Amino acid sequence: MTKKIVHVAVGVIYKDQQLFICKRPDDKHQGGLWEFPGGKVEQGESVFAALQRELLEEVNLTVNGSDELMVIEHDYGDKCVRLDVHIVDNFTGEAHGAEGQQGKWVPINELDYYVFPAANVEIVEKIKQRFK
Ligand SMILES: Nc1nc2c([nH]c(=O)n2[C@@H]2O[C@H](COP(=O)(O)OP(=O)(O)OP(=O)(O)O)[C@@H](O)[C@H]2O)c(=O)[nH]1
Ligand SMILES: [Mg+2]
Repeated sequence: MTKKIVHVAVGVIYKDQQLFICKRPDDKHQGGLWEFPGGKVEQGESVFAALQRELLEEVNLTVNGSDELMVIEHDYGDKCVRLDVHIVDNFTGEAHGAEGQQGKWVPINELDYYVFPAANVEIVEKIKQRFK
């Protein structure tokens, strides 16, 4: 049987050489690690619509536009994900952890101090290339 792949829209929220990251709740998959806000793409929903919905729910930002950065497929063993990663630099609102989670702006050159899920290693590398 082929494994089900969970499709996820991920937003790399960018402003002035900083990114807004959040801490995943302990009881969730990959809990306690830092993440780029986002969530599952629903049936029949576009990636951009999912990104808008998730970023409004999670960090209270209105996304006006985004740029595709990369797509990553990763098998965690307990779960397979396809991360559709977008750079979000066109948004309105003040980012904060709107679901009670910790959230903060981090300079790109300090990203290495934060532990992300394994699938994110490639994202962090690509961001460093793009914004150096
Ligand atoms: N949001 C987000 N999810 C990530 C990242 N990296 C990564 O492997 N994931 C994985 O993507 C999957 C889906 O993300 P999610 O838990 O945010 O989904 P969601 O917001 O719809 O939450 P839900 O579980 O309450 O429905 C999780 O298995 C998570 O571990 C990341 O940087 N951001
Ligand atoms: Mg989420």
